[in-house]
Amino acid sequence: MTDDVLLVHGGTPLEGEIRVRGAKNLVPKAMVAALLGHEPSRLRNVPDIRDVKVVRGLLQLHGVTVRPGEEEGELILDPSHVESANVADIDAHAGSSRIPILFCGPLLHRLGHAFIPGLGGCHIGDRPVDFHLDVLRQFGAVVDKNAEGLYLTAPQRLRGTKIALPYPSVGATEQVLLTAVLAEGVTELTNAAIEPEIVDLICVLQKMGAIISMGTDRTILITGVDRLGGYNHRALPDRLESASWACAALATHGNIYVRGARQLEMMTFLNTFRKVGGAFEVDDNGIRFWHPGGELNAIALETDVHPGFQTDWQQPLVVALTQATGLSIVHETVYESRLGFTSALNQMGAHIQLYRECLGGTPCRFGRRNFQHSAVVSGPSKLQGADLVIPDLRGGFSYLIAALAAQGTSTVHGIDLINRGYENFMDKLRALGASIELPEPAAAAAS
Ligand SMILES: CC(=O)N[C@H]1[C@@H](OP(=O)(O)OP(=O)(O)OC[C@H]2O[C@@H](n3ccc(=O)[nH]c3=O)[C@H](O)[C@@H]2O)O[C@H](CO)[C@@H](O)[C@@H]1O
Ligand SMILES: C=C(OP(=O)(O)O)C(=O)O
Repeated sequence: MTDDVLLVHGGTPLEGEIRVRGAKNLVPKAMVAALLGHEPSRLRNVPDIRDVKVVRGLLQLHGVTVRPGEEEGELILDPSHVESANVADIDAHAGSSRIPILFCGPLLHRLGHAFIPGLGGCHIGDRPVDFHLDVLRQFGAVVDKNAEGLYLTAPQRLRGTKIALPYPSVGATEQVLLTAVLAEGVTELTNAAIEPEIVDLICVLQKMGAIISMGTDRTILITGVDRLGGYNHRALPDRLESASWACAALATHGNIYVRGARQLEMMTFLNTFRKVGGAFEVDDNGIRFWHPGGELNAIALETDVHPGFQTDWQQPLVVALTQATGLSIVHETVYESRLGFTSALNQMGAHIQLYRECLGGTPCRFGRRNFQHSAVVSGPSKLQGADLVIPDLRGGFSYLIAALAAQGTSTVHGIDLINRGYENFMDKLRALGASIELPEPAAAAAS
């Protein structure tokens, strides 16, 4: 499909300013939370990305009115008339994102039943939903699975329970929060994920009237209430997009001011960025990232749950590591198949070798299980333009970075996938001086 292709002429440092808005991993979930309330909610700093459109569509199918507010990037969500949606209409959203699984608890509370289509999201591992379903059963839901999706019912009001997650899953933690807030009695969740987007979701729910306390050592206690109102919330900034632009600055020898980026949620990334040799400066409105000249340093890196190094930062950083001097080691411990994107980087001239062993200090769930989840990156490498097919969201943005850092022209296929999580990425690239063009037929269609 020509209209899904971008030509990238590499070799120019990215320089200038771009803005990031609300986090992809919070905004759609805050939109789902609005379904729990009996009053309208107001969500600000909403980015124009596909995951937001998907959730908007699903909410509207369930009778929630969603309209723009007065501010740019503001949505007003009114759940006064929640209703059952036609299964065929919901099914049209199958495969679009992972967020639909989070409709379970809110729909069970509002309607007593829920139909959830097949999930999408990045193909970076098996990504089962067993924790989600176990949790929902513990609350008292009845779950039926078939080829079309999941059908859930709540014969009685869902009841609070004690839940210990086998792994601090972000989605399963959110599932518990969105279900427990209106369940009868108390829910105690141990081994919870505590990513900043989860804390922001807790803030949203607290504004609606929920009672949630975060204990030490990954424990969250939720006291169910009978009714929730609306919220007025400004979404936290996207730390994943911010880090992607930081890596783009480093890999292209550039200098990018990311307006909206915030230090607090990026501390772990910033430490790593500095160890690699990147420079940054934080001010009240954003963070400037740049390559200070000289050589970049090889590092040993392990992805982990928060406050560790976020897995979604890994792929863009690996591109920057191809430009570092020496051997870097990357151990991916969150997703078993998140290093497959490196084979295309090797075609461009990078030297990245994958291993099945846990090359980091900590043995992870994927060791001795035949997953190539560790990488040794040997640099610096001169990258050359190539024909690239985007495999997943962060892998896709990483290919753009590699193509921009390379000599010559790359043809990047499947760029539409990037719209799932990066707002107006082509306009931003152009604003930073990137030389990109849509091939002829697509350029004509876009004008
Ligand atoms: C929309 C969104 O917020 N996506 C983020 C979310 O994904 P998501 O919520 O899907 O990720 P999880 O934290 O749930 O997944 C972490 C690990 O737990 C496993 N697991 C998860 C659930 C389950 O029922 N069974 C199971 O085995 C997964 O396969 C994976 O190995 O957190 C990830 C980890 O920070 C990020 O990379 C994603 O960007
Ligand atoms: C893995 C990601 O997202 P999702 O869970 O939506 O697939 C991501 O944002 O990198």
